[in-house]
Amino acid sequence: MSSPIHIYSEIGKLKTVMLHRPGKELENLSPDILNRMLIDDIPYLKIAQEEHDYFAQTLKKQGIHVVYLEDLLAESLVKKETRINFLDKLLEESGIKNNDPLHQLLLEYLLNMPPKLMVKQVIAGIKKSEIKNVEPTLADLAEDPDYPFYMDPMPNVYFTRDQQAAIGNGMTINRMTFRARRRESLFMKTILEHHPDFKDQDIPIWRDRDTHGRIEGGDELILNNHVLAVGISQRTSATAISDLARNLFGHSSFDTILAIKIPHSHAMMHLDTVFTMINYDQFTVNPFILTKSGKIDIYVLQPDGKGDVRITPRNDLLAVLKEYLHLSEIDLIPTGGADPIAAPREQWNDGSNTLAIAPGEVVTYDRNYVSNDLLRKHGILVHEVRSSELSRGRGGPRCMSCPLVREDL
Ligand SMILES: NC(=O)NCCC[C@H](N)C(=O)O
Repeated sequence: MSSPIHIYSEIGKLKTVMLHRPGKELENLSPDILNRMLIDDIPYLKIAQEEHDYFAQTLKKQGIHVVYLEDLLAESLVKKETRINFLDKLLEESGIKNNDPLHQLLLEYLLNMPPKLMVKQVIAGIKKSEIKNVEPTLADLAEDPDYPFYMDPMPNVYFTRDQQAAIGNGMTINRMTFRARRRESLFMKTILEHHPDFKDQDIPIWRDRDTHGRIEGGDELILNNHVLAVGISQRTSATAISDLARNLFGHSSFDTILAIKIPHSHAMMHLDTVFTMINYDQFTVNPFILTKSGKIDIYVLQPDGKGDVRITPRNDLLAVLKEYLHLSEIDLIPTGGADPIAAPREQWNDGSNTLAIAPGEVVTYDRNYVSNDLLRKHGILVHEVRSSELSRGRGGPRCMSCPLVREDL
């Protein structure tokens, strides 16, 4: 069987993509936990699911094989022993230690469910009201009697771009920045170790989830089979990028990382919220991350020939892209046409967050009509998807998709 992971570009024809259809986790949001959950508003689940199905359908119509994270995970948890190990770890990471009587109660509650239901339940979270006969702890009595959950929901799982990312024939299983998302990468780790399509395929893990430093897939862009762009951002630390470079160089075809420093903010949490590749020589960019003369801090990482990494600071985005991608011209298409109002408005709703499904062919949110019109004027084929509810999670089509296989260019 050919490798289930094959990603050597950002734009090669997309063959297989992994999504998560949002579920009850979105209904387990309430205003007082929104901020901590990294979500800006509560999506209306029914419509969010319809929009997500439309997104999946749009991809399928283009011949793309859509797989669901929740299905792959359930198929990895067929053996009871694997389920127990998975749940032990997940409960532990949810703050419910092995020696806490609640651990055993929740374990039994979840083990009684068929795997698919169990997976949906752990993503949705477990409310205190669902579990009977629990002796209240001192914390329940004295500190936070009104807190509704034993296990917090994971409302960001539908952003499957971030918990893991495919690079070449391997993956990064990511150590996420905020506690609200940390548990999510246990899912792909479990799939790689136990799913029949993945477990015997020798898939390299370029960085694992327990490694020092933080990285998220929204910051990982595969510009070609030698060059990555990685955001130094709110979510990805320089330490993690150096570590990734050491693991990739000499062990893969990749020999250059353009580490691009972007503002640390919620609106621009990852590089792919401000910059994406959509054709051999075309990119979307939020114009306000660049200075008036087009500058931004970039650090070029390459092997130093002595087993370590050489770092070259640069700051001219166009010049760097031309040089490392061997192109004579580059078309940087500004989000919202660089208009002082439309650009930040559409960036906020992920107008830069395009998912390329082939060179010059992208999926975008319908609401970003200024950016979409401009993309078409630049010759890009745009498939628009509905976005009223999905966009409230603050991520767009690239964030909502984890490509597993692309055709080589
Ligand atoms: N790649 C992306 O930009 N993903 C969007 C993630 C949004 C999610 N609410 C988060 O804050 O992590």
